[in-house]
Amino acid sequence: MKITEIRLGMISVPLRVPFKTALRSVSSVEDVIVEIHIDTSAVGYGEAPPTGAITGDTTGGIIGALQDHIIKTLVGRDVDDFEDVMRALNKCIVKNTSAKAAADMALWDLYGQLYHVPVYKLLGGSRNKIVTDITISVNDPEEMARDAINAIERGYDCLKIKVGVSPELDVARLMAVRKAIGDKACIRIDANTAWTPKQAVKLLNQMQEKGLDIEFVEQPVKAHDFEGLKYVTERSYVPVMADESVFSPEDAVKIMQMGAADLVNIKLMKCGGLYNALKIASAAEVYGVECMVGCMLEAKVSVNAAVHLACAKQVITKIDLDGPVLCSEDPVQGGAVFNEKEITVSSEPGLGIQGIEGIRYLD
Ligand SMILES: C[C@H](N)C(=O)N[C@@H](CCC(=O)O)C(=O)O
Ligand SMILES: [Mg+2]
Repeated sequence: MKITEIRLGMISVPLRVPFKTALRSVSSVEDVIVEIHIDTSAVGYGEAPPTGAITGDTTGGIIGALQDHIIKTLVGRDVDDFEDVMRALNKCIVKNTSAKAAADMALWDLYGQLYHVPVYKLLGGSRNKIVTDITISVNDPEEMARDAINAIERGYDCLKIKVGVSPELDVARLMAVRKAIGDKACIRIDANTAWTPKQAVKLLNQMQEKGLDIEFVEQPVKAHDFEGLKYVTERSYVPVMADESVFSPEDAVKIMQMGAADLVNIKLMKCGGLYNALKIASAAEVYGVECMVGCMLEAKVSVNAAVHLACAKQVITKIDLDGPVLCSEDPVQGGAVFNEKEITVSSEPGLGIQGIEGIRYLD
């Protein structure tokens, strides 16, 4: 089970419509693919999106971290020494969580294949189906209302509404969406760090007073502003979820100890993969904090790994794994089946990915 070779490549997948948040706008997924080969014929697959605005990771940075640190650390190791391999991966370079996540999921994929068990089962999971929300990009209120109706027509019953670009429009955006969809869907919102703490409390309480019925708000304030997040959590009627503030298990514990948020969004690309995501989930169990599993704008390879995590852990009560359904095509064979909001995890050993079309290899 020795790692013989790690190949890198790129995939491009166009989106159905441009994805717009308070932090960035993009129209396609351009991700790095990692293939870990071992001395049997098995291959483990991983994916890393360059979400510089959130993680600081760029395409060049992800490739550099893999080529100069991660590949050198992993080649020659035995996947069966799993804990050693994971510790080495996490120690070989600081930060660079997207590159680490891509390698981590490829290793879990191989480990599951070695023991002939799907990863979610390896983690003790029992549910094989989950239901995702879908994201509505931030635009003018009328366009967002139209997008919300389209999402309902596609069968979604939970919408994640992006806000925070021209915050003076945010209440109008939510009013337009709620008016358009009535009570056909739950609404959660994501400000992607755009508001000040005082602005957040004012806007959220206005939304509450207007009866907009917001399930929770993700990351109202700057990522580093834990005190500001706590300020909002203590004063807002709408529950607060930490997203950009929580990368590592250490961040999660700090947020939970401070009571700075009601909920935490776990993303593989922020924490460096399943190994660290499991630590955040365990901390959340200890502190009694429910979690969401989210994704960046990613294709199915990496979102599929997050599906295994979500199916494994009961502390994960909310799902935002809409990357693949925002894409206009799916180049990935195998893995979870995405039937709009319904996601069924693969019962194949490992992560269940069989192959990826159109990889442009870098070697
Ligand atoms: C795609 C997902 N629904 C989402 O909104 N994820 C992030 C932003 C991802 C990105 O910019 O690529 C989030 O902030 O929750
Ligand atoms: Mg978010």
